[in-house]
Amino acid sequence: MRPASTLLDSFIAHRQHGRKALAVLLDPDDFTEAGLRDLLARVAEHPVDYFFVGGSLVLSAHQAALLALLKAHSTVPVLLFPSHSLHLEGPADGLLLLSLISGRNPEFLIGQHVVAAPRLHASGLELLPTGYLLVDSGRPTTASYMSGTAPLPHDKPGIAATTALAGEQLGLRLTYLDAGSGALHPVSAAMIAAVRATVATPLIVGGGLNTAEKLTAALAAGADVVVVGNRIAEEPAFLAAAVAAVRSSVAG
Ligand SMILES: CC(C)=CCC/C(C)=C/CC/C(C)=C/CC/C(C)=C/COP(=O)(O)OP(=O)(O)O
Ligand SMILES: O=P(O)(O)OC[C@@H](O)CO
Ligand SMILES: [Mg+2]
Repeated sequence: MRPASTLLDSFIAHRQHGRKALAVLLDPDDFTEAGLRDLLARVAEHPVDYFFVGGSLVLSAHQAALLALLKAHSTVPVLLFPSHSLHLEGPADGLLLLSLISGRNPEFLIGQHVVAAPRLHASGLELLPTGYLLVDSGRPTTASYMSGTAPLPHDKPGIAATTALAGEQLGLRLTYLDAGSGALHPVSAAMIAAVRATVATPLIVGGGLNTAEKLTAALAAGADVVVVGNRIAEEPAFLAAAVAAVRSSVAG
């Protein structure tokens, strides 16, 4: 039976009520267990809305241990953010089922999904079908290199909006605009606004959002959920500023 309230419902509520949200991306390659315990203590003081867990490569072997730690010490919903069907180990609450619709590589449009489908079906994870758009950010990112796809041009909001619309028409429930980990330039306000004006899905934006000002600008342009990875991994104290920026942003 479908639960009364799902993770997807929580994303839709952000969109509908203008309640902006912060997701912290935990790349298993960037966190030790001690580092994660430190971050969890900070999150207790400065609550966040979601943890996304994943990386483009995942060289370390402790993803499952980090997830167990998260589930043991926090009630923040945990979503797997897999770059490959190899990276599905839990425990978690849900999974961003990405289809890389900015690219034309069938492996990341449907191939990985076919391989993963039986395991995902058996996992009990809530699956959130997500139109995933990589956007050019001034330098090649691991995600575009590893997926063998060209990112969307930074200065073409119309292509992003049309791509997101096609994803929505195909039934994808979330839209994720990602400039990629460590992007030099985040997704532009013009592109966020164009996508926001075109699709009704909740809109997640990430990549290179490493200052409070950039977070505020992405939210003001229409992001419902902003994602911070590197800056918090490098400087956990930034969490407080990120949470403050998101909590002080209201829907325009
Ligand atoms: C169906 C399943 C199981 C997976 C879908 C796989 C797809 C379509 C992935 C999209 C392409 C891709 C490579 C996405 C990367 C997503 C991700 C985990 C980004 C976070 O990692 P970063 O922090 O950007 O990367 P680094 O490893 O460079 O730090
Ligand atoms: O690490 P950063 O640059 O914050 O990017 C986060 C995320 O959106 C990348 O997938
Ligand atoms: Mg990373």
